[in-house]
Formats: sequence, C-alpha cells, structure tokens
Amino acid sequence: MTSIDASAPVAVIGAGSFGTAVSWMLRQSGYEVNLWCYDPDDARAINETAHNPSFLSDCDLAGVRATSVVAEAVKNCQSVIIVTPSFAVVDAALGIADVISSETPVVILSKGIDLSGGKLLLDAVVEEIGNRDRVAVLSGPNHAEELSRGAYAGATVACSNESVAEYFQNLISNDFFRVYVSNDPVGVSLCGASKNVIAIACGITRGAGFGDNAVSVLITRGLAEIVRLAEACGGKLSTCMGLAGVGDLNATCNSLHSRNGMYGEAFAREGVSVEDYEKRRHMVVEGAHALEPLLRLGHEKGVELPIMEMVKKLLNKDVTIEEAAAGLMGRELTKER
Ligand SMILES: NC(=O)C1=CN([C@@H]2O[C@H](COP(=O)(O)OP(=O)(O)OC[C@H]3O[C@@H](n4cnc5c(N)ncnc54)[C@H](O)[C@@H]3O)[C@@H](O)[C@H]2O)C=CC1
Ligand SMILES: O=C(CO)COP(=O)(O)O
Repeated sequence: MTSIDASAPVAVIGAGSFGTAVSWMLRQSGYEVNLWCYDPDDARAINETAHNPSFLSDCDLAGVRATSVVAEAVKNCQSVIIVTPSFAVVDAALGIADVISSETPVVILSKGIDLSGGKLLLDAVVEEIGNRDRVAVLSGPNHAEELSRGAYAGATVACSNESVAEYFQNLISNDFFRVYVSNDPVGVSLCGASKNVIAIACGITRGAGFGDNAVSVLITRGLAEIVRLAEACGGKLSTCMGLAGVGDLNATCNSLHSRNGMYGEAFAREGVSVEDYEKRRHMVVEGAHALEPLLRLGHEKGVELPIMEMVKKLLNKDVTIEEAAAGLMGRELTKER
C-alpha cells in the first residue's frame, strides 16, 4: 500500500501552464511542493514573487519552492509529477532516474508520444527509471486556465499497480478536482495523445466556417479512431468512454483554451506552421507532434485513421481544406462502428 507522507514534498517537473496549476492545487491541499522550471529566470521569479511570470502569472504559488536543478526538486520527495511538454519527458526521466528510489511513485501528466522512439510516454519513462509498477499516467478534461481558478474538473489516473493509482488519486483529488482510478495505462496514454490531433481537425473546421455539425461529426468519428487504436494496442473501450477519452476529447475539441484547437483555427485562417505558431504563442501544440508517431502506430497495428491521416496531409499542405473535407466526406459509405 502506497501512502501519502504529508511531511515530504511532492516534486512537480515542468512549470508550463499545467505544472503551475497543479503546483497551486497541491499547495491548496496543504502539500509541500518543489517545482522544477526549465527556465532558471522563472524559478528565480517564483521564489521571489510567488508567481510564474511566464505562465498563469495570476496564480498564487506562495510556499512553492522552485528550482531549475532537477536533482534539487526531487531530493527527499515522496512522489514525482512529470508535466513537461512530451518532447522533454524522457530528459525529465533521465534527470530523476538516479536521484529517486526505485519505489518512489511517478505520475505522467504530459499528453503525447515520445518523439525519439515513438513509444508511449509511459514506456519511455519506465525504460529510463525502471519499476513499471510505480509509474502512473493521469489524463482528463483539465485545462490549466480553469483548474488554476478552482473550477470543477475530473481525470483518470491509471497504473499497473492499483495502489499507486490510488495514491495519486488521493494526492491530487480535492474539492473541485475528482480523480478516478483505472488499471488501463495504455488506454489512458493513447486517449491523451490522440485527442489533441482531433482537436486540431476541429479547430481547422471552425476556422474554415464549416459549422457545429461538422465539428460534432469529427469528434464522434475521431473517437472511433481513438477506440480502434487504443484497442489494437491493448487499451480498453471503457477507458475511451471515460474522462481520459470522451471527457478530454469533448473538452479539448470545444474549448476556447485549447492550444491544439486554436492552432487549427490559425492554420485555417493563415496557414501558419506549427513551429511558427509555437514560437509566437510560447506554448506547445502536442497534437502536431504526436501525429506522425500515432500514424506509424496505426500502420503497424493495421488500424485505419482517416481523420488523423487527413490532418497530416493538411499540415504538410498536400491538400487544401476543401480537398480534405471532400476527401473525408467522399470515403466509401459504411456502417457506423
Ligand atoms: N495546459 C493545459 O491545460 C494542459 C496541458 N497538459 C499537458 O501537459 C504538458 C505540458 O503542457 P503545458 O504545461 O501546457 O506547457 P506550456 O505550453 O504551458 O509550456 C511549455 C513549458 O515547457 C518549457 N520547456 C521548453 N523546453 C523545455 C525542455 N527542453 N524541457 C522542459 N521544459 C521545457 C517551457 O519553458 C514551458 O515551461 C503537455 O504535454 C500538455 O499536453 C495536460 C493537461 C492540461
Ligand atoms: O489537455 C488539455 C486539456 O485537458 C489541454 O489541451 P491543449 O493542449 O489543446 O490546450
């Protein structure tokens, strides 16, 4: 049984919007928090002003100890929360591997695929730190902007070891954030990575002015792709129908906060590349990075992913938006499944 040790800090690795919101939530629940920042200037500013100048700057981080040295953040911690952009998750795992014990619980909140090897983030982290039974993944409709003002939300936390999932459920749940336990980390991981691609498609659809019906068709048929892929990889249908699946897909595809959605809209309006958009907005568009590895995975498993394929063609400018829409609508008529 993994139990909470109220006297030891929780290490949060990553101080973007979500890491900032989660640190605030944990402080509200009374935990000690060590926050690792990629940017040393952000760490300095948080320690001096109790606010993160780069992300959610209104969020009160009083009592959070910030550092840009990973080993310092995880020293003597009771558990580790990894919440960097997906491209930095393996580096984060490498940074903590030799400092934490082989029993320290770790949860991944980042949503994406390991870009170097195309693995689930869970598998990439386990490869670096070992002991799969202490590594969990958490995913759900969790826009940081809303969490950081205490607005109601929920999520699913999954681990091969239920007691570790329960530990994070108890650690992270509070009056406004309700966490459910699952034993399907593969399903949770794939839902989190792939809903971002569908959110880009919905953003493009909104930007093109195709209307609410079209967005709803994309969400529903996008879910069909997520279910096919998750099941082919060993994930469960029930996970896809839960908070990490339908819950997050719906939130991301309809929310004005979604970076993936906003990028899709900007792409439709002005054809901006992911690289330029990320530089301009200073935030990650995870769906654009997960796209290739997800399509490779689909190919390996023999799973059809027509919407995701079309997002790739669009972002590569192999087709126009009108051609993409006509291509999807012109597919052979079939049964709903
Ligand atoms: N923002 C949100 O509402 C939510 C985000 N997530 C996931 O959390 C992860 C992090 O997202 P955000 O906090 O929104 O990020 P963000 O887009 O707000 O910020 C990115 C952060 O990454 C840092 N960074 C840049 N290069 C880095 C590197 N090499 N190593 C480590 N950090 C680096 C930047 O300084 C910044 O702190 C993503 O996978 C995202 O999908 C999940 C749920 C909600
Ligand atoms: O995962 C998220 C909400 O649950 C955040 O989505 P975006 O990365 O599209 O902003």
